[in-house]
Amino acid sequence: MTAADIHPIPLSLVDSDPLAAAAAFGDAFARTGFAVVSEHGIPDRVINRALGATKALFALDEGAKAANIVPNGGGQRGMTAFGIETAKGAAARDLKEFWHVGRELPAGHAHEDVMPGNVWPREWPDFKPAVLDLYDALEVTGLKLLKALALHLGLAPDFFDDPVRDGNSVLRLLHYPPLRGGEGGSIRAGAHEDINVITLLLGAEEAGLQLLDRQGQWRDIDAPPGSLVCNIGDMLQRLSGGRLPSTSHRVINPAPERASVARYSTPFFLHFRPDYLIETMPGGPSDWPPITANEFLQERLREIKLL
Ligand SMILES: O=C(O)CCC(=O)C(=O)O
Ligand SMILES: [Fe+2]
Repeated sequence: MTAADIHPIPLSLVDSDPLAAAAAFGDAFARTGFAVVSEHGIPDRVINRALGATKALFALDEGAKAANIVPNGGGQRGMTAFGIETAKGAAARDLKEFWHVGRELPAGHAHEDVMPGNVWPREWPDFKPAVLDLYDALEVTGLKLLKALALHLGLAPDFFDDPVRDGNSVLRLLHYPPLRGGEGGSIRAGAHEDINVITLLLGAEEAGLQLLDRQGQWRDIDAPPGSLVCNIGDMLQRLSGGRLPSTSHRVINPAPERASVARYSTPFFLHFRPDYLIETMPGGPSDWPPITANEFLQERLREIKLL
């Protein structure tokens, strides 16, 4: 298996040379749908604290975990049990469990009806501040990357500031347990495209993440320790008229010598605000009519069996 041709790009380039950043990220995303970001500026302390909280959460016994599952949470908040999520069109379920954290909205906020409140595990008081700090840090990072992408698309650098303000972004704390045998046709995460605007992923240094290249070959994504893997989601693909493609990716099962090792990763799904109207830029496919971010999301959540 050859690795995808992706070279780390320092995020600091957005400040030091915005046009060079737009060219570098634009090229990586246009070619592969993915970029590896170095010098992302999120302190190790913030990442390690959230990772510690994640590991402690998934080490809880099954009874305590089950008590934290919110019925009808739409898969949007709190725990989603092992073996629920199924990639669109796939028969086999994914080998993962995860915890979703959304934006903390002030009481009475206009988006309250479609952005449910967070739930927190009772057993781990440090969990909430740890993951909210990471949520905030990833949001700052994502906004910076969106400046470069706006420039790449010929838009004003602050174009995305309004569409993502109070956006429905979700932080997913993911746990792929060690393989136990009997997985059947299941892999850790079946091939899928992300629904949202952009995804920022921490933890991809543990092998397994692959993208589908333009020739239809699966390629490993080599992420140096400490880097952030970013990819374009369907919402930005739609807005950009396909210039920034949303690319299929998956997480394959480990080689036998790593089968007993759990994998933890943390994607931050950066979303528009729910009432933002996604309109395809001129030149894009004509069968992509305007649609609000929330309508688009609900349609897609039903497809992956999270609703
Ligand atoms: O765990 C990973 O490396 C990727 C996860 C992913 O693609 C997702 O949750 O959408
Ligand atoms: Fe994904």
